[in-house]
Amino acid sequence: MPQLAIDATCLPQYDKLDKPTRERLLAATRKFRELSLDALLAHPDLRIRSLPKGQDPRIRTFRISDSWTGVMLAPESGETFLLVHLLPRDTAEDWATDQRHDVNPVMGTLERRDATALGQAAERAPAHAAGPAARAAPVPTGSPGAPARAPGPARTAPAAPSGAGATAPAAAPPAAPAAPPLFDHVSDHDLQRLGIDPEIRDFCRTLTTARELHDWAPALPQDQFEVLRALADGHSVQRVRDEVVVPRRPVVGAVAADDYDTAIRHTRERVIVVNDNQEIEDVLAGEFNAWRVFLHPKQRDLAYRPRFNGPAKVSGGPGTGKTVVALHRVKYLAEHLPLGGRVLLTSFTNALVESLKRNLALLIPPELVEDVDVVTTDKLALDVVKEVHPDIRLRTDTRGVFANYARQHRLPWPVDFLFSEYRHVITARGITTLEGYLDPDARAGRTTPLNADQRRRVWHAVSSVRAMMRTSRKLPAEDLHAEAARILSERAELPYTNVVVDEAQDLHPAQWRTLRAAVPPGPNDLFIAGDNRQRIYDNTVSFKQLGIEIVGRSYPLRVNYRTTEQILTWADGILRGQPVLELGDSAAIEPGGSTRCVLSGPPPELYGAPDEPTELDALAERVRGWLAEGIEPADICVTARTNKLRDSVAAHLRARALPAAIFNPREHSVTDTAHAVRVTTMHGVKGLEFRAIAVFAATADALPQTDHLTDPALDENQRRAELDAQRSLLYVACTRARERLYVSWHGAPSPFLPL
Ligand SMILES: Nc1ncnc2c1ncn2[C@@H]1O[C@H](COP(=O)(O)OP(=O)(O)OP(=O)(O)O)[C@@H](O)[C@H]1O
Repeated sequence: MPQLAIDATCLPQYDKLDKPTRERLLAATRKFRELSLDALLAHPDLRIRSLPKGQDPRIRTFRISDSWTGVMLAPESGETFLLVHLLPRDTAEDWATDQRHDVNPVMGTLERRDATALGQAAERAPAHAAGPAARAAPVPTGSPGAPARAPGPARTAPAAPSGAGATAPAAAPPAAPAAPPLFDHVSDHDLQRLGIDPEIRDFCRTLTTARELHDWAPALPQDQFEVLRALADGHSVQRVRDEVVVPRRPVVGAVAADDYDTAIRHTRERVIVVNDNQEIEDVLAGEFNAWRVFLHPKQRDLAYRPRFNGPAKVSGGPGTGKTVVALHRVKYLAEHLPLGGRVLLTSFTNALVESLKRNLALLIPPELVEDVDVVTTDKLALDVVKEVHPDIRLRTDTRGVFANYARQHRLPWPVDFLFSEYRHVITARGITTLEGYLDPDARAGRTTPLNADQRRRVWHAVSSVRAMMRTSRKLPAEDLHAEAARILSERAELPYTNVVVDEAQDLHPAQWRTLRAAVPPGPNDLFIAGDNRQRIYDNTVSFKQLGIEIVGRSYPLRVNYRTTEQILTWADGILRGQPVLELGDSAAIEPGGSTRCVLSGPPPELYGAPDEPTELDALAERVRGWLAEGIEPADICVTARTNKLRDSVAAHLRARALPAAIFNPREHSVTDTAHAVRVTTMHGVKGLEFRAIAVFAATADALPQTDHLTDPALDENQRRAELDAQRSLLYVACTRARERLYVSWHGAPSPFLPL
């Protein structure tokens, strides 16, 4: 029975079809699964045709309706049809005639190229074959900057990448003598090792700028374009091999040049093989979640790698798919659990855990879900401690209790100092004795020196507060974790086979100790996903000191799937000039700009209002405008720094007859009606995404909030960490936007804004 596969690049075209045409397409695609090959080819309605002058003898067109045509790759070997494109009838044949599919000789993926355009380019520049010495660069005409591989009715011949009816390409202008060939530094041998075939090798020798390469993207084989793009970005041959080529290579053996069937199944980044009629409908209608199926080869390699020899870390900017990789890793681990094994998937807040639970249920069947605990790290610690001390509870008012104690005992420091020593020195560094606290290195990095007497005084005070908390059977998270780690370290059998941590940047060292203690050290023990740019709590962590040895197993992701380039570039400005360190490490993080965005759109809108009522009015108009554009209310989120501001924004929008509801991230629910614009705090949007985000009141006195900042005279480093966390909070809020970002303030703007 024939199989159907769908090239994901044709999916946006589905949105352009009217309802009857969609139904006809669905009926047609079902036939590809249901009829025998002979019956299909002879089917009177489908009118499957080969193209007399086609570059690719396997390409066929079929009739969807009087105005729409489907293009597909028909099997020669094997039985898999690949739906390649949906086009208006009058342009389909031209487009299909120009295209050719090949199996990449190194990566084994199925790639498509505009063979006509590349052939014409070769004729214009016969010197290509001469290798690096060739200088005649063909320059495609037509609008530059057409999105790479953008599906659409336009012919993608580079002679006119985005205009139908292109004629012969313009004659190549003489190349400027100053511009050296773009790939002069890469030998033919290296290009070949990277999967560049002879035609593309000769072609790329003619290019002199990255811009030219990008303009040609729609005509180039997709994976070879990725290789060339990475080389043009300045990456070494070895790095391109490791990051682009190796993850795409088939795990077992090579794919033969004529084995299209295997190549189609192997091209998992672009192609989905559909298994039943419902799946066809879901895929075409966009009802399925792309992340469940399409992983970037780098993501797939990390998620499905059989063995990491110890803890592994996946980092990367916002929207690079770290959570997606973590979820797929859980899938892999759950599928390969030994008898009686369990996987822990954990994160910092209840809201994040709820969202992980929901998404995991979409990815793995219920029988596997049963082998996975999805809980916050605090809940894990509480459960471990409760097994021994059933009456213990988690305390959430720790800061206040320490402050009261400091006041009552008239300690000679600001009231928050005691808590800060407890949280950022004693429990963060795992100090358990007065002697340890008196060690000269115990407080390294703290800017307020404490002599031995002062340390004794602090230690005594902290011990008294802790004793009171123990008596009340209500422990703060830091002490709860210390107890959990101790209990686990004495157990012969640990609760987990593997631990996967998402949004790892916000965990306190005491929480890491629990996680470390919950899984036996060894292969695949800890899989950690996080991004220090998004650290919104002032915890600093050194994995090495915590016994989590990552060296050599740290992997950055560099493709952003969520946010448009315009929004991310602007948001990166919030962190510009701020040294951000790698998660759990002391190395500086890659600067903003090393991430590539898949999406493009309008720049963020910024508005500085004279006063708050004017800012509220403008916000209401902005939201109204988005709704008028057709953005669903639930795809819009307004975020503000505090609960009070959030409530006032929601009330104001409602007073303006706009549907607005307070969003509760913990329950992932909204007040009143689901059909409403979400209004929440900046902390509340962490881990989420929306088509449109409005950041309200990014004013100097709200961002940063100074109420709880450490006095710089007391500890400059601590204060800087607290400010960085608030800066990151703004960064996180802005990078939740997929397509639209609006940021407003009144009076003086926040100093964090890149204005
Ligand atoms: N390979 C992929 N193909 C298509 N979409 C993807 C892919 N990987 C991730 N996405 C989508 O990109 C968005 C961001 O992914 P995800 O939340 O995993 O990123 P993240 O790195 O964890 O983000 P953040 O750190 O900002 O919370 C999601 O909508 C996800 O579905």
